[in-house]
Amino acid sequence: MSDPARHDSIRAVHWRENHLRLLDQRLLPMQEIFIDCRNADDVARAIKDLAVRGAPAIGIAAAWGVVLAAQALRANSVAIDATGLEPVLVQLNATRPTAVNLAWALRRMRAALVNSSDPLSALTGEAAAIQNEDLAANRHMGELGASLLPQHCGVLTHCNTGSLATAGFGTALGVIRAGVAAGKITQVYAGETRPWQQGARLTMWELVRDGIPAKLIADSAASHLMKTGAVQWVIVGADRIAANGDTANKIGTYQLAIAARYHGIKFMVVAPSSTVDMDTTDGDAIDIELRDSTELLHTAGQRSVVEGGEAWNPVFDVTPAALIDAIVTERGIIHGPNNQSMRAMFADKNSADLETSVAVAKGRA
Ligand SMILES: CSC[C@H]1O[C@H](OP(=O)(O)O)[C@H](O)[C@@H]1O
Repeated sequence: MSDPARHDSIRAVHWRENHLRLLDQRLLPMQEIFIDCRNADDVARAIKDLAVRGAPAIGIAAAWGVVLAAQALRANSVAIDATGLEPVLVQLNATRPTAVNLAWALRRMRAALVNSSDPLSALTGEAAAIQNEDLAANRHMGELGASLLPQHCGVLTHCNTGSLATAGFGTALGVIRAGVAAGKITQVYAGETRPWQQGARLTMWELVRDGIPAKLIADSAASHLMKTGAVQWVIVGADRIAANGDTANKIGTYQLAIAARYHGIKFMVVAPSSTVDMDTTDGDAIDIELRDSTELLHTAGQRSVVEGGEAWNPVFDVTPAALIDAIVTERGIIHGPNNQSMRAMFADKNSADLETSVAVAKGRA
């Protein structure tokens, strides 16, 4: 067995005192280029354009975007308060609708302002705490999730849930790192994850860098792979887990869950508690991001569909709780998620500040 922390070298989000350095995930794996965000507009653009992506990572980036906005207020001798920062909170929250980690992080940043004698320090400390807590949660979830795996198992994962999508180590990919280190996982299969290719471009890059045996499969090969008996667990991340355990994740997750249940394969969702949204009753209430159809009509930057051809490009779907065998968060494992088991573990998680939630939600209006 090896130390899972050994597989923990990649960091996509770097705070640099007066700017935020991001590994530009649009260019991986062929180019490892960083972009520097020097204001909240730069951060908002990076999130919207997927230079940084992944539910926890966009929450962390947005938190540092608020710090950059506060630094700008300080430089212009403007008071750093909720009123001054509200436009930035709304702007950052409007960048992507599905991952609740974004609104959760912005709510925490606004709450950090309350009764603070040094708001800039409070905001900087809160953003750092959000990032550090995520890394610790991922390492703990890695161990929890790996404890569910049998010896010598094959696993299938979807999209990218690794160090690139988080503060480091990863959620579902963190369980895979820990499972490999524990000698339990003998083969990883990664779905390419069309149209943005997070699996092909990002997950394969992370796994190969870590020396973890991984095979890329076409999204359409998943059911056929399951039929061969090579996979015992499907392990995925999440962007929003509703109060009844319904889970929004990258498009294609729902059909993996259906196929897994048909083939008697276990289905695990791995996400920090910042992804749990007890204010959303069930999966039907989750806002599914529709992205530009050009992402589907083009391949590697070249149009691959006849002119005049149109596309529908939802980039998330919802897996019903009934198809999920285990939800792993840093608080523990929920076997067979439902309203009752979710409430037992997350009763405290609701909009801490309704006014903030309304204000931050306005960003989607
Ligand atoms: C731990 S990342 C969670 C989630 O985010 C990804 O979406 P995107 O690449 O569009 O930001 C994907 O759904 C991952 O499972």
